[in-house]
Amino acid sequence: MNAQGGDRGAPRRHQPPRGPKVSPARTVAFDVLEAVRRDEAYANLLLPARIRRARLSTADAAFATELTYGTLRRQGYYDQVLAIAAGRPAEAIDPAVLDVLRLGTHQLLATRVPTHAAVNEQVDLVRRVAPKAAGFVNAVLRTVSRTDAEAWRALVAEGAPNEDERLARLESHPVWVVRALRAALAREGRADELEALLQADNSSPRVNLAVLPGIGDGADELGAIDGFAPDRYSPIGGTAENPIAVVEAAGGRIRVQDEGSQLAALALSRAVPVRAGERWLDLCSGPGGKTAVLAAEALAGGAVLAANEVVPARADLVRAAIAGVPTQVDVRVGDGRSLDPAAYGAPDGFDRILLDAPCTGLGALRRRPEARWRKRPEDVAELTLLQGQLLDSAFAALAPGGVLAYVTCSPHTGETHGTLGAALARWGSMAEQLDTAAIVQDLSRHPLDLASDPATVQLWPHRHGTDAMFIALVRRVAASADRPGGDRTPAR
Ligand SMILES: C[S@@+](CC[C@H](N)C(=O)[O-])C[C@H]1O[C@@H](n2cnc3c(N)ncnc32)[C@H](O)[C@@H]1O
Repeated sequence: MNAQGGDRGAPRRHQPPRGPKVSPARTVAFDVLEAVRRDEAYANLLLPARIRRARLSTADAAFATELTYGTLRRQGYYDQVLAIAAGRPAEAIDPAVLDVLRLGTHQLLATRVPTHAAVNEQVDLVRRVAPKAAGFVNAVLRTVSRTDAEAWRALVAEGAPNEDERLARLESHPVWVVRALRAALAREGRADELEALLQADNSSPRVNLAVLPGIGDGADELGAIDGFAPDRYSPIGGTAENPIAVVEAAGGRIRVQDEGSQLAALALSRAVPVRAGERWLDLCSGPGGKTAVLAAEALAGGAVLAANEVVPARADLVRAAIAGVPTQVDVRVGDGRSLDPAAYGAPDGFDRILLDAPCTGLGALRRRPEARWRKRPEDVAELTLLQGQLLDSAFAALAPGGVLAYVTCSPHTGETHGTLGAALARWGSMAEQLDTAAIVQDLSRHPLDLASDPATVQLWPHRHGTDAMFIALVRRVAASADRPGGDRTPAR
């Protein structure tokens, strides 16, 4: 399973540890940290299952979530604190003991848990997983507790060789990610927003809802939802007092979805008026969040949607995601790089294609707490190659006049402007960039504060409260006979 896949959240066989009793929330949090470290589990998939299995109360579930997510996000910072407190680098500490120390440090520096409870519970916890380290954990956590949170920040920042390193330490990001985010903001002349962006990555996103357009009962249905508040930007989005209950009761018509993802899907479906009978394709569709929006939009406009996904289990998720939309969507498993439009009944090509490309996900770090520590700079080169191939395949599958939306949930300029710019150079006069900014502004409820380049839209967690989605709309202007072939020679 690749990094985009979803099966790492599956619970593995669990041996209940022996030793003193530790609060169930801390046990669940430790268990998830261990699975993330040892089995490369995804915390956002595993944690809910572990909470259910431990039958945690609502309060304990919230505490376990705070402990797990907070510790994973801030682990880079806590490792700096622990290196000072323990007098040795974090890498020199036994990994299970380090997890216990990170959890304890989070409680001491970022929660209102009383010091004695944080220290004693973590010492009890380590007695169950590495009994010989109990004295060490006790001593290190007591050292951490003797200095307050602000003073620790000053100590950690001390001696940072440059500003990016300082921010990387304090805001708990790998320094290469800080540099990439700085470069992306600098391209907009907004490098001064970097710290705010890094801080936004460290806070939990709100649970946001998408009300699939045209298939609910409209205003009446929304009016009946407790505490429903429309999103600031997405015309189909909002929040509710108890969003999960709302989703469970809505039979697929209301789904959890980031506001930026909604804007990305709507940018394609509302780029130009829909003609009945149009053929649409979602090329890399798993797990299907945007497919659901496109399916509802296609239904409303009389278009026919198809979806493709390379991972079979994720294609199943797409089928589940669109279950609430009363329309037929041909969901197929295949590599988007070798696409045959005729197989989807669109021999003349598609009128609209969404390429929501596999990417580093650097725009969704707040959502996947451990992701920043797993990504590597070399992932960017591998992914930009794949993105370029998928872009060529999508562009070749467009009907003349058809529109392609290239979307990433990464603001890394290599994956956004770099990949797109190289593709535009290959396509030459066959491609025309649309005024993506004007299209997104037009469909938004309120004006978005966007950078000046009108051909693309970059959303930001700190500025818009969305994931950092990149959206670029491109129209194919050449006759179908001129489609770019396998040699990818630039068309002139
Ligand atoms: C960013 S995700 C798409 C998210 C989706 N649009 C949504 O809103 O739920 C990218 C997807 O592309 C899939 N993928 C990766 N390589 C692919 C390929 N060569 N062909 C088709 N799909 C691919 C991944 O498995 C992943 O499900």
